[in-house]
Amino acid sequence: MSVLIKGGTVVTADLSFRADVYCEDGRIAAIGEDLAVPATAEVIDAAGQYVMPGGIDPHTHMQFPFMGTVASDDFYTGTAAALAGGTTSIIDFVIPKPGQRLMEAYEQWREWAEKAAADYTFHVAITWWDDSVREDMGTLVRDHGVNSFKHFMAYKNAIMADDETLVKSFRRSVELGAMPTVHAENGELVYQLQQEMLDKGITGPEAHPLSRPPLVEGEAANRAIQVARAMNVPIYLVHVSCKESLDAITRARTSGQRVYGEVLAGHLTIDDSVYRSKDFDFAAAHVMSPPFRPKAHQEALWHGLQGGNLQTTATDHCCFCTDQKAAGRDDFTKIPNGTAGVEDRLAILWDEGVNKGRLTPNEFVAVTSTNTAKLFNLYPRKGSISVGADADIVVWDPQGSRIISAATHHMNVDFNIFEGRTVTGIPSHTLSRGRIVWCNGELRAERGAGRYLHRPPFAPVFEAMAKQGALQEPQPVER
Ligand SMILES: NC(=O)NCCC(=O)O
Ligand SMILES: [Zn+2]
Ligand SMILES: [Zn+2]
Repeated sequence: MSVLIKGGTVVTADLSFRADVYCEDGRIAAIGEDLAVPATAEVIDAAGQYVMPGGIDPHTHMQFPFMGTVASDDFYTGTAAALAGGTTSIIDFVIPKPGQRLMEAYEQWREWAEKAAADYTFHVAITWWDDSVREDMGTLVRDHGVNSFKHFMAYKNAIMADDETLVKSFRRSVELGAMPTVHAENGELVYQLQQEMLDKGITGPEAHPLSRPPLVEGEAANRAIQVARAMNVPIYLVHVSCKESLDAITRARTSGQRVYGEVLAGHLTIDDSVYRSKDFDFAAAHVMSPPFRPKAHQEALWHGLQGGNLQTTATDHCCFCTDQKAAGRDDFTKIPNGTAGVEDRLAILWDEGVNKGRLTPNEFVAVTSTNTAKLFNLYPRKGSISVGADADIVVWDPQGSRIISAATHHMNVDFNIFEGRTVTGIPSHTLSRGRIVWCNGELRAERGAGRYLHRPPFAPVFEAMAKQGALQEPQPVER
């Protein structure tokens, strides 16, 4: 199978240039003009379009067993929908139950993911601690190409990591050269504020944001950053949703600390008015954590992205249908947390970002693909248009448009948080390792075609931090 993408403008995180791209055996084989290619090559006319690295979503939860139910997109339907939207790789999460061996959970998620239609890999969550966790972290890095470990600081009495677990896991991450990542919300504060809401008789979805205000996230973000500083380890904060946590990141980065932040397409474009809808199903459909915030936070998040204090965009794709969300009809704390977005991220970010002048096309590529590839050591195999890279490519039609709707989307969920938005700028073609899987509205996703991606530790950052650490090594006073 070989494909020639002809007449387009290649857009990478660094530059844009007119060139044809020839793909063969799943890789990019040649980039240039007047390429000599076999007559059998399939040709995509990309005139007037951009040829960009396929999107990488660093934050999804396909078929995640969570809050008494299971997310409705599985690894096939969710990755197929991703391909329809121009995202060609996902980083999902292995989330062991407290007390469950990490390796057992990892094997379970690997089995679930075998049906994926696009390439995938995993962050592994540290939801408890003992010597076996420490041992399994080593096995995962050494033998299974895991280079990032997730810590939920929220979800008390479930998967919450307390400070002791954070410190021990961050210290182990340094030894292994793995990136710690955090969901930064103070789980104790959330729990107490949830009880307060219920005691006041406020049981609807409107209580969700009231029980996890921005300060709850800002405190945890700052605490995680300080623990990382004390442990001399880089840190990546997922779904940064508010100014308070962005400010903590900005302060740390200004002091030279290696702190990285992710922002969701939803948090950039949706505000907390959704929770005050009188329609329970509509309000409950938007229950995710951290919650959507007052509008003022959106501009701060866009500034964070534009200013380089937020590096990646994601979706936290974790979808539950209306009947699943109804579990919390009488008690908002029982509404499964999560929303969908894996199919819409690129179009939303292009329409709100590039079309409104917040992002250049090159910056769009950086924040939807290349930065994630670099942070989690998938680059340049992923996140680049370069000879030898996987032929994960999206041919982007900047003039094309569509109306986002649950009625037409490919995600396996009956609600869309971007419902009714008209977006201009859509993928005309998506290639996954050289196979045309999305072609002018026709989805050709193949169950099981996705491959697990091994990610070695990102040595340069850890070597540099080890040198810094050595220079600051405390010394005993000889008396
Ligand atoms: N985000 C959310 O509400 N659900 C998925 C789990 C998580 O990322 O916290
Ligand atoms: Zn989270
Ligand atoms: Zn998540």
